[in-house]
Amino acid sequence: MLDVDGLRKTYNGRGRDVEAVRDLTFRLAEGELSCLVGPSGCGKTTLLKCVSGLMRPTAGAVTIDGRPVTGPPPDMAVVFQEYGRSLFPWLTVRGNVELPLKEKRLPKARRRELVDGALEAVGLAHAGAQHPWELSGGMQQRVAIARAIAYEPRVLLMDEPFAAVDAQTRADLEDLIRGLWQRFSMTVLFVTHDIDEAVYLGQRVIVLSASPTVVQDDVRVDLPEERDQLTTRSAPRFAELRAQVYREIQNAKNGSGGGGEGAAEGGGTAGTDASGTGADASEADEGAGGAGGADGPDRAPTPSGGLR
Ligand SMILES: Nc1ncnc2c1ncn2[C@@H]1O[C@H](COP(=O)(O)OP(=O)(O)OP(=O)(O)O)[C@@H](O)[C@H]1O
Repeated sequence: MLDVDGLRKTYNGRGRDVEAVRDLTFRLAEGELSCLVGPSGCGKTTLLKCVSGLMRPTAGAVTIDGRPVTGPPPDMAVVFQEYGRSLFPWLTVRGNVELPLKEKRLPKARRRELVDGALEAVGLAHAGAQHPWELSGGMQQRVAIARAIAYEPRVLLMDEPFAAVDAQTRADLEDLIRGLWQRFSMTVLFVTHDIDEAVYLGQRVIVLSASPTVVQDDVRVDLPEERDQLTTRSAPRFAELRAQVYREIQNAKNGSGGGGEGAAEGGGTAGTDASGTGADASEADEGAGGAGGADGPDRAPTPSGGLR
């Protein structure tokens, strides 16, 4: 469904080139939920910008269902970390969720149906008339998720969507995402700094090397598909998988060679933060849509997280 082939991105700055992504190749099957982790600054956001068609890669290609991505694909939605900057404060919750559907030129009755369905799916059926600033952070991120779901994407990209919410809310949102993924059969690429989150959510964890980036490891998460926060996280296999991912990230930071694509087995020390810095991926950008810098994106997202 999503094919990243030999992707390379070098930023051409003032008198200085930064090779952010050296050579990335991976594939997501239709309906797969994959998490992407890697050391801070390894190029996760750069990769997402290329995958979402917001930025042209220097070399290589991204295809969705066989179609090359040359601009924001119509069947893709993105959820960013900073819900505060991606929701319009002057629109109600309904207005925010409906906006990309208007841009899609859907008839009013269909828009209403999709907005109702999406708000119900994220547990905000009661909050349609409120404004984002009247809601908690977790609720605002639910609105952003509802907006993405209402758009009926085949591919959903999420760039550290839960980094700014508290631990309890984060756990609820993780379960929400797994539920929505199962219900709507989307292909999901979920970027996170949090190793536990990656293992808990994903069917697979793709570990990126330090910049210039390649795939360090590709770990199949062979945990049962029915997951819950208590049972899954206390399973011995969960501990093994998080240790394996942690070790690969340490290898990535130290520059020792990874396994490339293909999962390996293992156990060992565990950790939770891929960055080791608490750094925030979106800080590398200058806006929720990803912007600016020496080599800014070639296209803008819709204000919605739906991309056009
Ligand atoms: N617009 C830009 N111009 C020049 N260099 C850039 C630009 N954007 C990112 N970079 C560089 O590219 C590399 C990868 O950055 P990117 O933001 O993609 O990493 P990241 O993995 O998302 O970071 P983090 O984990 O800290 O959020 C870094 O070295 C960064 O400094």
